[in-house]
Amino acid sequence: MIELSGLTKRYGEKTAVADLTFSVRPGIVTGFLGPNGAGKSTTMRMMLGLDNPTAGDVRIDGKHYAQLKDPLRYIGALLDAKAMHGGRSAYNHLLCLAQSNGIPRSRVHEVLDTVGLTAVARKKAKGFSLGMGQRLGIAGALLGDPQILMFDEPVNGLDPEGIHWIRNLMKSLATAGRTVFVSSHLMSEMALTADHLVVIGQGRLLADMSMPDFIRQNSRSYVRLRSPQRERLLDVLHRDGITVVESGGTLEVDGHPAEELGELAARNQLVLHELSPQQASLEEAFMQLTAESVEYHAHTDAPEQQNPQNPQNPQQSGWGSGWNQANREKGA
Ligand SMILES: Nc1ncnc2c1ncn2[C@@H]1O[C@H](COP(=O)(O)OP(=O)(O)OP(=O)(O)O)[C@@H](O)[C@H]1O
Repeated sequence: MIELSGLTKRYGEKTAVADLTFSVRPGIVTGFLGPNGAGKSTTMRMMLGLDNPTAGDVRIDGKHYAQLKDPLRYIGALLDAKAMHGGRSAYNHLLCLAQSNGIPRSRVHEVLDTVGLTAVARKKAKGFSLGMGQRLGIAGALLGDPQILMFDEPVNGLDPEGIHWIRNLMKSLATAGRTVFVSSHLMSEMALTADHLVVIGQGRLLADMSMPDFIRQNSRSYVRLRSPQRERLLDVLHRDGITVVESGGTLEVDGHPAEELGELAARNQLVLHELSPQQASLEEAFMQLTAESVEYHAHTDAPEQQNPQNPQNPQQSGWGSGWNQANREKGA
């Protein structure tokens, strides 16, 4: 368990992290999201005692990081895959970490095997690709067989096979009862991996809730209807006081379940060609929540994105497909 209480970090005038209070619980994967510059890395660095908070504190299983004896046995972290001595071999890099934390040499072989680097264990880390560096960083995090694991952008530079591997690794660590805290910019990846989300913007806590609750609270859900008897269907819906948004050839209804709308159509002997609940993707929910707190905006001449929250201006492209796909894969 990681507990943050009023955690704050200021750099001169700049407040990078502002009064963050939340807990990261064992047995689930907790995703850490925020736009660029939101304060994710600063928060993670303070969790690991690499930066001192201006105010507040972080406890790892009730203790400050500095109080942990052999910290790698409590908490393993991948923060920056390049943070290693490039002239050392992968094996020697891990051996140094192991020796400074009272971890047996045999464990080095085990973690090299786990991350798939046994064949290049004697090669110098400076010759490693970004993906290999990530794997070596993950090996370092796993070395002490800790109960708490923290990964900052772990899929950076990994190929699809590597992404699949790290996703399953994080899930299996959580299933085994460990605390897993992971940041990522890839929303689709987060949707497939995380059970719980902590979202920050400009250093402040914006959300701390389960993934389905996050999607529900921050995005629009509606039912899409298509009928060859469109005008009659509109009449029937209006007669029942149901508000309808007309969008191209389809009708969209908020706040009424698909079952109710299907039964209403059946009672009125109306043919439906489509009756489909739509739910926003994690990415859309995230954009919605953090729109106010994005620090760095790109300037573009492209037309503005349509607002998914505004029923007069519904967004069509792939709505819900990512999230629903994610849910299906999660359940699989
Ligand atoms: N050493 C520092 N001195 C001054 N400002 C800093 C320092 N480190 C971070 N900041 C500022 O604090 C804010 C938070 O930075 P941080 O790197 O924690 O954000 P982040 O969410 O990890 O961003 P990204 O997703 O881009 O990695 C940024 O505005 C950054 O410029």
